[in-house]
Amino acid sequence: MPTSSLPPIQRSWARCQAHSLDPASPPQTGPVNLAVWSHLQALARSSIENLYQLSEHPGFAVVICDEQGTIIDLAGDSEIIDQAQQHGIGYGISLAEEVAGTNAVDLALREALPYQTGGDEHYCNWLQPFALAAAPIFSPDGEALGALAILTLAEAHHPYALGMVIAAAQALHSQLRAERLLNEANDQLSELYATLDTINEGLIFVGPNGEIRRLSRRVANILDINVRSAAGRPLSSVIAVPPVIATALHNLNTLDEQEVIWQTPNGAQAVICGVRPVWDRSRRYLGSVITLRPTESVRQLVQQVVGAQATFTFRDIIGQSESMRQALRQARLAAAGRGAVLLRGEAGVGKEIFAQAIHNASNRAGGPFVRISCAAIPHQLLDSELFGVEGTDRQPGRPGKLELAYGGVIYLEAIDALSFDQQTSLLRAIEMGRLIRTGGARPVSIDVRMIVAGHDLEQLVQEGRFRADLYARLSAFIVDIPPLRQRGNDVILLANQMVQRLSEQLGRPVALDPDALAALRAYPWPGNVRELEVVLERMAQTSAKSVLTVNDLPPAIARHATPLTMADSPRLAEAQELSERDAIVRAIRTAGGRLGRAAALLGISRATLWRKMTRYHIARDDLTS
Ligand SMILES: Nc1ncnc2c1ncn2[C@@H]1O[C@H](COP(=O)(O)OP(=O)(O)OP(=O)(O)O)[C@@H](O)[C@H]1O
Repeated sequence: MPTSSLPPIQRSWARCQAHSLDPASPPQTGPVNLAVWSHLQALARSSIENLYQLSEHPGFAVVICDEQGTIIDLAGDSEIIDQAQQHGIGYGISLAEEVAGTNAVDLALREALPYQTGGDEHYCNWLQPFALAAAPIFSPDGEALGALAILTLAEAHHPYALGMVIAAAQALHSQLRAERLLNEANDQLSELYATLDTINEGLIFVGPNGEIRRLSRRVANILDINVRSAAGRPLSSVIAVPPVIATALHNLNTLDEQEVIWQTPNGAQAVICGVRPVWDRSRRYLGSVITLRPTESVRQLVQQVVGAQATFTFRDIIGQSESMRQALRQARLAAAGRGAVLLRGEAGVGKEIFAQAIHNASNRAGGPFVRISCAAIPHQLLDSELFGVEGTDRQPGRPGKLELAYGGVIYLEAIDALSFDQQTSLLRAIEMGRLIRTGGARPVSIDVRMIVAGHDLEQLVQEGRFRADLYARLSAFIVDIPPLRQRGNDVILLANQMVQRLSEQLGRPVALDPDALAALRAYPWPGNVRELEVVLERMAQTSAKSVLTVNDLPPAIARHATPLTMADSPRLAEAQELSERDAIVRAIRTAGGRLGRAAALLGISRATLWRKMTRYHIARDDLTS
């Protein structure tokens, strides 16, 4: 019969014989893994003691072996222990089959099942006076960590021994699992607490009776309270709880994030707060979490999301005329200064682009750039837009643009649209560095530089419709931006830059022929740069031609077309040539060097293209290599 089909005890005997193990060989010591075992031993000790004390049948000892089968603990009936010792059985003795022959401990470890062996089932003589019932002890991962066994005299074999060791080994396994779970839960809790303390938001966990269960450290700075002494006390005894929060806690309601005023030892503080009740699986109320965020962190977030940033710099402002140079000089001076800036100029001259450039060149460049058009907002809403709204029990508070621009610049467009009352509030806010929100009484500090633009402010001051003291405050620096008709050839520079941008947007070359440029230059542009932008955009979109001519211009502008004459300024002719050269270069590049295609794109003959390339020294190879 093959040994594999034999029962486990006989298989073990067959192995011992195959290895010529001498049944008369004495007990031998084995290796003890103390480091790994020390923890289990402490746990097992209490199991052994329970096992022993619970038993009504003295006359046995409990043996614990490590995963190699070495005895690491032996306790119980002193008579049995004495007898065992007389046969050389004790701490450190190995019950591994290789040295101790067939026995229940080795079988339990080898087969991962409970076993009992007794008398002459044992292979070695020194074990034959005894009976063993053993069960493996499993780790939480299911590995055999060792074995638990009951040792009796062979003739006094205990009928319940196997059941007892199985139950005790299982209890040990459960204990190990519980310990693992507890350790994991503790680790997770430590991670959670560490996380709570590092996040920028403050958190208060309030229990069902209003007591503070947990406070993150951030709460200490936001509300100016002592975290240590607060824990466990009723929240209302530590700080006055604002009514909206108290109501949400009392009614076990959720409160969406909103601005709430807390009376802290440092005075009234506006904090963005939310409340969320927490329920367990059986819908039992465990308490509520209050979240607290300092208003400035929300301001920064709003700026990032809403993009309260200035993109233009002085380099983006096109203009070489003397009038523009003068405006740029004034603007640079303003950027270096600290007071408010008044931008004067007709509609569409580029006041906003100047405002952004000043902001970006100033020491507030890192702060927000917030724009508000006083004319575009209905009068009754302008107050709340500028100064914000104080929260009530029914309505959450909201900061205004003056608060949102903290640390940066506010660009107030059409400031002449402010009512007299609004002018007064604005003046007070500038002078005090603080404002009172609409419907509130609490001062909120502001730190903002004003750049303003308005229509005929001086005239309004004279008529008594604009406060002279406010005008004086707002005009620490004045920048006069000239109308486009006073900027000479800047029109051509701007037009060329704009058609280049349009070419990129449309993905095809767009250029203006010299006569069209001359007409643009001569037109008085009542709508200034914005009108120029709109006209060119419309032309490029409605005409498929690459070179736009006078015929493509709106009639009101085309009327100003006069062929170039000797009387034209040499700088104009130069600018027109530059523009033409530029258009040719772009067309050749777009056509990948094929001149027939480039000529078609430009709407001129191949021969004319050749002539112009020679005149402007354009080499095709330079463009396509
Ligand atoms: N010098 C310039 N260089 C380049 N682009 C300009 C220049 N001036 C104005 N623009 C462009 O013209 C358009 C109108 O400019 P902007 O909005 O700054 O004018 P504005 O004076 O503030 O107008 P409004 O008075 O109507 O508010 C914008 O698209 C701007 O980018």
